Amino acid sequence: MIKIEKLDKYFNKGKSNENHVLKEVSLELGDRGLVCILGESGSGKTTLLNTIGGLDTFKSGTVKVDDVVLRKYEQNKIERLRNQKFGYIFQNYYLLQDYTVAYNVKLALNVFDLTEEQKDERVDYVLEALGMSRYKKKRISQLSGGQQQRVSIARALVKSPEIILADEPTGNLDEENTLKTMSILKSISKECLVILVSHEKAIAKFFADRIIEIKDGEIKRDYANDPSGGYQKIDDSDIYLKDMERQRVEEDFIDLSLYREKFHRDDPEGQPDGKLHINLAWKDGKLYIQTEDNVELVLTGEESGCVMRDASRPKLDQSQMEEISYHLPKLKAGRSMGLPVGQIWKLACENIRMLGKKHRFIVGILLATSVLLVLALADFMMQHDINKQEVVTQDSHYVTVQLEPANGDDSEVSKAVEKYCQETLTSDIKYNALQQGTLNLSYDGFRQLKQVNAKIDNFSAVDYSELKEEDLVCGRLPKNRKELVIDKWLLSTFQKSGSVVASLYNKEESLLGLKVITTISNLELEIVGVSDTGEPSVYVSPYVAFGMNYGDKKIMSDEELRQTYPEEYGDVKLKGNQILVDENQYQDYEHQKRWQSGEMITGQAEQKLGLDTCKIVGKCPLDSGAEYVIPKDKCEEIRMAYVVNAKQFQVYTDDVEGTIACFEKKGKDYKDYFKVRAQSNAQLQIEEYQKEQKESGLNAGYIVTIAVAVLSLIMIYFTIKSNAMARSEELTVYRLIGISPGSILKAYMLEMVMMTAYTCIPAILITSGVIKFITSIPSLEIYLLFPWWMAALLILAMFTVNIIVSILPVRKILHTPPAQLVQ
Ligand SMILES: Nc1ncnc2c1ncn2[C@@H]1O[C@H](COP(=O)(O)OP(=O)(O)OP(=O)(O)O)[C@@H](O)[C@H]1O
Repeated sequence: MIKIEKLDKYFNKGKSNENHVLKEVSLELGDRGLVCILGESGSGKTTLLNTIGGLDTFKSGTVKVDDVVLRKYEQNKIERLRNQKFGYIFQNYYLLQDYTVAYNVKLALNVFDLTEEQKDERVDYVLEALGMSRYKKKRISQLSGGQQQRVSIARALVKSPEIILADEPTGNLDEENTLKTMSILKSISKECLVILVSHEKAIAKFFADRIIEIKDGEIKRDYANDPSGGYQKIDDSDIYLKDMERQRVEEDFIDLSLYREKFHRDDPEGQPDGKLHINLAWKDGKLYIQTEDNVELVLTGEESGCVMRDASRPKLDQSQMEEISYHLPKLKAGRSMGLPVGQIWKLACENIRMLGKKHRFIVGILLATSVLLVLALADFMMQHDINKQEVVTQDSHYVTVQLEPANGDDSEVSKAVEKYCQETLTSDIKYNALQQGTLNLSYDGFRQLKQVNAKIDNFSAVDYSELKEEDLVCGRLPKNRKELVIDKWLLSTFQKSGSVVASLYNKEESLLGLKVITTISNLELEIVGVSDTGEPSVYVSPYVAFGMNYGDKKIMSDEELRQTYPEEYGDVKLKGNQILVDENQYQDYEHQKRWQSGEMITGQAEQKLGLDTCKIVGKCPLDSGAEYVIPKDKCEEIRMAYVVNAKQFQVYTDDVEGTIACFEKKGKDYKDYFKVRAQSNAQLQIEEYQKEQKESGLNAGYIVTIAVAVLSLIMIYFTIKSNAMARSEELTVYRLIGISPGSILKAYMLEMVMMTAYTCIPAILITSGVIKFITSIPSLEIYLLFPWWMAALLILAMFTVNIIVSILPVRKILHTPPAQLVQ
């Protein structure tokens, strides 16, 4: 039972166009029967129906449905009522046009705890009762208006509601279909309460059990109706003479009867104005009729579809009306108004399936934007993220210290430099001369390539004692000065050099055992291992590293000699100016007798090595690669002398920043003599590269990336938004049949998640795979960078954006009272 008390409803309350639509309406409605709310257009009929049916808000008053009292628009309560008690029928049907009849009807059962079979049974039953069984699998768009209205009645009936609210259900139907639909509603009203809004008085009079007349938002009359008066069809175009006024003119030669419609109290304007002027002439057996210009002449008969009958217009009575009978058990709505997960999944799948061409369009846009975004980001990353292998040629552990002399006395400066070096380059500091070397790698596997050399350059030479076993990818650590380990970094730069020889050494293992020759000191070294330290370095004996840029002298410390030849030279210890020379030199010494009392002026060695005289006390093996073996402390002296002379050196350190600060700080004590410039060359190379990139069009790339990203997002936004908006009718339908907003939102989100999953994920992964592949072919010279973490981030971003964009417009619709959606 429905009880309405003092219901007040405004539109645009407080605004200049305020409209007080319902004015303290009070009403009681029973459990059964057909109640018709009659009234002129704008009188407030629909508003009254909507507020009763929980489709609209109201200002004050109460609506009580059985024991549920509504005082305002309480969404949860109303949704429960909508599910449990109400069924809606609208003038515009509100059916899902692209779906089948059965799907539309079954949708209303989704919120109930029924098995699929039980749902199908109910759908079949109700369609059978309404004579729609054979259209079950047809799409709504293939049905006539009358048939669509039957489907909408079936959808309302299938959950056996207690109250059916019908707003002008016959508004779009012809008279025949109006009568059929109304007779169905009449039959239904024997089982439940049907509240009908109509402006067709005749229809109301013929079918309603009770008529409530409403005017300007107030109930004017409320009375029980007697439908026994019958119904006169208006679509019947025949002329019934007995229902018309007759005027007869009887003369000698003519008996003329003029019939005209009786004056209609409800429609005074329908009467023709003034007199009708007709001239009739009978001549040669023919009747000639002359009338005023604006009067149409119709000859009655079968051809014109209008027959003149000497009778009254027949009236239909209730017995001639179609009657349906239906008895469906009442349903109990589940505890929650939401759809179960399975149903949400089904709804989302079905939504996607029914998107049709739109689906292809959305998929196309999502694919295109994903590919575009990957390309734009890869380009951006390439410009932003430094490919260290292209840029850095120095080990990042090295700090380069340059002492820039101030103006002044050179010898003073030199003394100060020497002092500074002695103070800073203590025995715990690993330092070196500045490194610049080239390794020549020659390959003699094929005769044709015998003379072809490949160069490995742009590297730092690092003392092999810095290398640990775990740094090795293959091979072993160097054991002596004739062995070296090369970092795989250099292998890849070597590969990129495009040399024919390089292409033969494409695996780390392939380098093992190869001989490389240092270009400056022409020393032959064997690659015994490949490391992965992430540095552009080769790991060699400290004096090999030192010798690399030390002119053409190959020096070795006695310590190295002992390590390299433990058996033959294990106990050789040199002191003072004692040296060993290689076998060739030693023979010269023997043959030329240039030596006196075992002493010689070392010639070049004196100049280059800074030694005055040295005493040759023996020979070292030729395969040691050394020309001179000198005491270890002499080596250090030479090294120190060298860096003092060069006024620059490199320090190997794990704490680059600290070392820079330390050398600079100490340099402040010598600021009158020189300025200390300490820096990490590796860092400097990166900074210079970044600066260069910035200057050479990074901004342009940046703008292009942002433009593509923004364009892609706009494309996605408008596509998804317009899709959601275009489906507002679908949303309205879901709301009207009582699916909770939460479930609708979840289904829409799931739909978007699924579409994103099968478009964006493969598009992003495939494009990034293709980028990886094409950038690995150096000859293509395509420079793009798209790491996998970026792909994962982009996928995540696409999901987030798509979900947000798709649910925003839907959320708005879901929070609007349904009455505002169905207008
Ligand atoms: N959303 C709205 N915003 C503002 N005014 C509205 C709104 N809906 C209806 N109205 C106004 O409220 C009044 C009653 O409208 P309602 O639709 O209830 O009338 P009705 O009797 O059903 O008319 P009709 O038979 O033409 O549908 C009308 O003056 C109408 O213009």
